[in-house]
Amino acid sequence: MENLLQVRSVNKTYAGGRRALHDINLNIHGGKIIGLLGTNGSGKSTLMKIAAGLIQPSTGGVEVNGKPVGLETKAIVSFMPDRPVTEPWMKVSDAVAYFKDFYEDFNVEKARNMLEFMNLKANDRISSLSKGMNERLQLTLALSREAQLYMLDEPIGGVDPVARGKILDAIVEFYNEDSSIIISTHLVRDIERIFDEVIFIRNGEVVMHDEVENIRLKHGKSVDEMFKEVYAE
Ligand SMILES: Nc1ncnc2c1ncn2[C@@H]1O[C@H](COP(=O)(O)OP(=O)(O)OP(=O)(O)O)[C@@H](O)[C@H]1O
Repeated sequence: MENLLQVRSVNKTYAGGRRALHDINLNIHGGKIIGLLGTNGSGKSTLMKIAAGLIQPSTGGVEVNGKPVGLETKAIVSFMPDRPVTEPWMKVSDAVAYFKDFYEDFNVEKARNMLEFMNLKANDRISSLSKGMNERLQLTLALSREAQLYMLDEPIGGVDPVARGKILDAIVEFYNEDSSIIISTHLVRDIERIFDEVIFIRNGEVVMHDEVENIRLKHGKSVDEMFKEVYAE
Protein backbone atom coordinates (compact mmCIF):
# COMPACT_ATOMS: atom_id res chain seq x y z
CA MET A 1 0.00 0.00 0.00
CA GLU A 2 1.07 3.57 -0.78
CA ASN A 3 1.90 6.09 1.90
CA LEU A 4 -1.29 7.82 2.91
CA LEU A 5 0.13 10.10 5.58
CA GLN A 6 3.72 11.19 5.74
CA VAL A 7 4.98 13.32 8.60
CA ARG A 8 8.49 14.67 8.14
CA SER A 9 10.56 16.22 10.92
CA VAL A 10 7.59 18.03 12.42
CA ASN A 11 8.16 20.35 15.36
CA LYS A 12 5.50 22.44 17.04
CA THR A 13 6.09 25.10 19.64
CA TYR A 14 2.99 27.05 20.71
CA ALA A 15 3.00 30.78 21.39
CA GLY A 16 4.33 31.11 24.92
CA GLY A 17 7.15 28.71 24.20
CA ARG A 18 5.51 25.37 25.05
CA ARG A 19 7.00 22.67 22.86
CA ALA A 20 4.23 20.20 21.93
CA LEU A 21 5.95 18.13 19.22
CA HIS A 22 9.60 17.32 18.70
CA ASP A 23 10.97 15.91 15.44
CA ILE A 24 8.03 13.68 14.54
CA ASN A 25 8.51 11.34 11.57
CA LEU A 26 5.76 8.92 10.55
CA ASN A 27 4.61 6.96 7.53
CA ILE A 28 1.03 5.67 7.58
CA HIS A 29 -0.27 3.37 4.87
CA GLY A 30 -3.84 2.91 3.62
CA GLY A 31 -6.17 0.22 4.95
CA LYS A 32 -5.22 0.39 8.63
CA ILE A 33 -6.79 1.29 11.93
CA ILE A 34 -4.10 2.98 13.98
CA GLY A 35 -4.03 3.94 17.64
CA LEU A 36 -2.29 7.19 18.52
CA LEU A 37 -1.63 6.59 22.18
CA GLY A 38 -0.28 8.82 24.88
CA THR A 39 -1.05 10.32 28.26
CA ASN A 40 -2.60 13.81 28.71
CA GLY A 41 -0.59 16.54 27.06
CA SER A 42 1.67 14.20 25.07
CA GLY A 43 0.86 15.91 21.74
CA LYS A 44 -1.83 13.71 20.14
CA SER A 45 -4.31 16.50 19.38
CA THR A 46 -1.57 18.79 18.13
CA LEU A 47 -0.38 16.17 15.65
CA MET A 48 -3.92 15.50 14.40
CA LYS A 49 -4.70 19.20 14.02
CA ILE A 50 -1.54 19.68 11.96
CA ALA A 51 -2.41 16.72 9.69
CA ALA A 52 -5.98 18.07 9.36
CA GLY A 53 -4.62 21.48 8.31
CA LEU A 54 -6.12 23.35 11.28
CA ILE A 55 -2.80 24.54 12.64
CA GLN A 56 0.67 24.87 11.13
CA PRO A 57 3.79 23.07 12.29
CA SER A 58 6.64 25.34 13.44
CA THR A 59 9.01 23.39 11.18
CA GLY A 60 8.73 20.26 9.04
CA GLY A 61 5.95 19.14 6.72
CA VAL A 62 3.00 16.76 6.39
CA GLU A 63 1.69 15.17 3.20
CA VAL A 64 -1.53 13.26 2.59
CA ASN A 65 -1.51 11.06 -0.51
CA GLY A 66 1.72 12.76 -1.58
CA LYS A 67 0.26 16.29 -1.38
CA PRO A 68 1.23 18.91 1.20
CA VAL A 69 -1.58 19.58 3.68
CA GLY A 70 -3.93 22.18 2.17
CA LEU A 71 -7.30 22.49 0.47
CA GLU A 72 -6.78 19.37 -1.65
CA THR A 73 -5.89 17.18 1.32
CA LYS A 74 -8.69 18.60 3.51
CA ALA A 75 -11.13 17.22 0.94
CA ILE A 76 -9.97 13.67 1.71
CA VAL A 77 -9.36 13.95 5.45
CA SER A 78 -12.21 13.68 7.94
CA PHE A 79 -11.28 14.94 11.39
CA MET A 80 -13.34 14.50 14.54
CA PRO A 81 -11.97 17.02 17.04
CA ASP A 82 -12.20 16.45 20.80
CA ARG A 83 -14.93 19.14 21.04
CA PRO A 84 -18.29 19.01 19.22
CA VAL A 85 -18.37 20.68 15.81
CA THR A 86 -22.15 21.14 15.87
CA GLU A 87 -24.20 23.96 17.45
CA PRO A 88 -26.39 23.23 20.51
CA TRP A 89 -29.52 24.72 18.87
CA MET A 90 -29.40 22.11 16.10
CA LYS A 91 -31.38 18.91 15.94
CA VAL A 92 -29.59 15.76 14.81
CA SER A 93 -31.21 16.18 11.38
CA ASP A 94 -29.86 19.78 11.15
CA ALA A 95 -26.35 18.53 11.89
CA VAL A 96 -26.64 15.95 9.11
CA ALA A 97 -27.94 18.60 6.67
CA TYR A 98 -25.12 20.94 7.68
CA PHE A 99 -22.48 18.29 6.97
CA LYS A 100 -24.14 17.38 3.68
CA ASP A 101 -23.99 21.01 2.56
CA PHE A 102 -20.44 21.43 3.69
CA TYR A 103 -18.81 18.22 2.46
CA GLU A 104 -19.25 16.93 -1.07
CA ASP A 105 -18.27 13.43 0.02
CA PHE A 106 -20.89 13.22 2.79
CA ASN A 107 -22.96 10.02 2.44
CA VAL A 108 -26.46 10.65 3.84
CA GLU A 109 -27.46 6.98 3.54
CA LYS A 110 -24.45 5.95 5.62
CA ALA A 111 -25.27 8.66 8.18
CA ARG A 112 -28.86 7.36 8.49
CA ASN A 113 -27.66 3.81 9.02
CA MET A 114 -25.11 4.89 11.59
CA LEU A 115 -27.64 7.05 13.48
CA GLU A 116 -29.92 4.05 13.73
CA PHE A 117 -27.06 1.84 14.92
CA MET A 118 -26.16 4.51 17.50
CA ASN A 119 -29.80 4.86 18.72
CA LEU A 120 -29.91 8.54 17.73
CA LYS A 121 -33.15 10.06 16.44
CA ALA A 122 -33.27 12.71 13.71
CA ASN A 123 -35.53 14.85 15.91
CA ASP A 124 -33.27 14.79 19.00
CA ARG A 125 -32.06 18.25 19.99
CA ILE A 126 -28.28 18.35 20.38
CA SER A 127 -28.46 20.40 23.59
CA SER A 128 -30.44 17.56 25.18
CA LEU A 129 -27.95 14.81 24.29
CA SER A 130 -25.71 13.39 26.99
CA LYS A 131 -21.95 13.68 26.48
CA GLY A 132 -21.74 10.09 25.28
CA MET A 133 -24.69 10.46 22.89
CA ASN A 134 -23.12 13.63 21.52
CA GLU A 135 -19.88 11.72 20.92
CA ARG A 136 -21.86 9.12 18.98
CA LEU A 137 -23.26 11.92 16.82
CA GLN A 138 -19.85 13.51 16.20
CA LEU A 139 -18.47 10.10 15.25
CA THR A 140 -21.41 9.47 12.90
CA LEU A 141 -20.79 12.79 11.16
CA ALA A 142 -17.05 12.19 10.81
CA LEU A 143 -17.37 8.60 9.55
CA SER A 144 -20.20 9.38 7.11
CA ARG A 145 -17.81 11.21 4.82
CA GLU A 146 -16.24 9.06 2.08
CA ALA A 147 -12.78 10.20 3.12
CA GLN A 148 -9.43 8.46 2.71
CA LEU A 149 -8.04 9.36 6.09
CA TYR A 150 -10.16 9.64 9.24
CA MET A 151 -8.70 11.12 12.38
CA LEU A 152 -10.76 10.70 15.54
CA ASP A 153 -9.57 12.58 18.61
CA GLU A 154 -10.68 10.71 21.75
CA PRO A 155 -13.91 9.36 20.25
CA ILE A 156 -14.86 7.29 23.31
CA GLY A 157 -13.74 9.47 26.22
CA GLY A 158 -17.26 10.34 27.39
CA VAL A 159 -19.09 7.06 26.93
CA ASP A 160 -19.69 4.29 29.42
CA PRO A 161 -17.90 0.94 29.01
CA VAL A 162 -20.92 -0.82 27.46
CA ALA A 163 -21.45 1.94 24.92
CA ARG A 164 -17.72 1.93 24.15
CA GLY A 165 -18.08 -1.58 22.78
CA LYS A 166 -20.95 -0.48 20.57
CA ILE A 167 -19.04 2.52 19.25
CA LEU A 168 -15.98 0.39 18.45
CA ASP A 169 -18.26 -2.03 16.62
CA ALA A 170 -19.65 0.93 14.65
CA ILE A 171 -16.16 2.07 13.69
CA VAL A 172 -15.26 -1.40 12.41
CA GLU A 173 -18.62 -1.98 10.72
CA PHE A 174 -18.74 1.34 8.86
CA TYR A 175 -15.03 1.44 8.03
CA ASN A 176 -14.16 1.46 4.35
CA GLU A 177 -11.12 -0.80 4.01
CA ASP A 178 -9.32 1.38 1.46
CA SER A 179 -9.09 4.19 3.96
CA SER A 180 -7.18 4.51 7.22
CA ILE A 181 -8.40 5.61 10.61
CA ILE A 182 -6.18 7.16 13.26
CA ILE A 183 -7.73 7.15 16.73
CA SER A 184 -6.20 9.03 19.63
CA THR A 185 -6.92 7.69 23.08
CA HIS A 186 -5.51 6.81 26.42
CA LEU A 187 -8.26 4.21 27.00
CA VAL A 188 -5.99 1.57 25.53
CA ARG A 189 -7.44 -1.58 27.04
CA ASP A 190 -10.96 -0.91 25.79
CA ILE A 191 -9.99 -0.14 22.26
CA GLU A 192 -6.85 -2.11 21.38
CA ARG A 193 -8.83 -4.97 19.83
CA ILE A 194 -9.55 -2.87 16.73
CA PHE A 195 -6.00 -1.58 16.11
CA ASP A 196 -3.67 -2.89 13.39
CA GLU A 197 -0.85 -0.56 14.46
CA VAL A 198 -0.11 1.70 17.38
CA ILE A 199 1.98 4.83 17.78
CA PHE A 200 3.12 5.75 21.29
CA ILE A 201 3.78 9.44 21.75
CA ARG A 202 5.38 10.81 24.91
CA ASN A 203 6.32 14.43 25.62
CA GLY A 204 5.90 15.26 21.96
CA GLU A 205 8.12 12.44 20.69
CA VAL A 206 7.25 9.15 18.99
CA VAL A 207 8.65 6.44 21.25
CA MET A 208 7.19 3.44 19.40
CA HIS A 209 5.39 2.70 16.14
CA ASP A 210 4.67 -0.95 15.49
CA GLU A 211 2.07 -3.45 14.39
CA VAL A 212 -0.05 -4.78 17.23
CA GLU A 213 0.76 -8.33 16.10
CA ASN A 214 4.49 -7.60 16.48
CA ILE A 215 4.05 -6.21 19.97
CA ARG A 216 2.22 -9.37 20.97
CA LEU A 217 4.74 -11.69 19.29
CA LYS A 218 8.01 -9.86 20.03
CA HIS A 219 7.24 -8.72 23.55
CA GLY A 220 4.56 -11.22 24.56
CA LYS A 221 2.45 -8.30 25.79
CA SER A 222 -0.88 -6.69 25.06
CA VAL A 223 -0.79 -3.10 23.88
CA ASP A 224 -2.25 -2.04 27.22
CA GLU A 225 0.56 -3.78 29.12
CA MET A 226 3.13 -2.19 26.81
CA PHE A 227 1.48 1.21 27.27
CA LYS A 228 1.66 0.94 31.05
CA GLU A 229 5.32 -0.03 30.84
CA VAL A 230 6.29 2.80 28.49
CA TYR A 231 4.37 5.43 30.47
CA ALA A 232 5.29 4.24 33.98
CA GLU A 233 6.29 7.29 36.02
N1 LIG B 1 -3.35 26.26 21.90
C1 LIG B 1 -2.33 25.94 22.71
N2 LIG B 1 -1.52 26.89 23.22
C2 LIG B 1 -0.48 26.58 24.02
N3 LIG B 1 -0.17 25.32 24.39
C3 LIG B 1 -0.94 24.33 23.92
C4 LIG B 1 -2.07 24.58 23.05
N4 LIG B 1 -2.66 23.39 22.73
C5 LIG B 1 -1.93 22.44 23.36
N5 LIG B 1 -0.91 23.00 24.07
C6 LIG B 1 0.11 22.27 24.86
O1 LIG B 1 0.77 21.36 24.00
C7 LIG B 1 1.02 20.12 24.65
C8 LIG B 1 0.37 18.98 23.86
O2 LIG B 1 -1.05 19.15 23.92
P1 LIG B 1 -2.07 18.23 23.11
O3 LIG B 1 -3.43 18.81 23.32
O4 LIG B 1 -1.57 18.05 21.74
O5 LIG B 1 -1.92 16.85 23.92
P2 LIG B 1 -2.86 15.55 23.93
O6 LIG B 1 -1.94 14.38 23.91
O7 LIG B 1 -3.89 15.65 22.89
O8 LIG B 1 -3.54 15.67 25.37
P3 LIG B 1 -4.97 15.15 25.93
O9 LIG B 1 -4.91 13.65 25.97
O10 LIG B 1 -5.00 15.74 27.31
O11 LIG B 1 -6.03 15.70 25.02
C9 LIG B 1 0.49 20.28 26.08
O12 LIG B 1 1.57 20.64 26.91
C10 LIG B 1 -0.51 21.41 25.96
O13 LIG B 1 -0.60 22.14 27.17
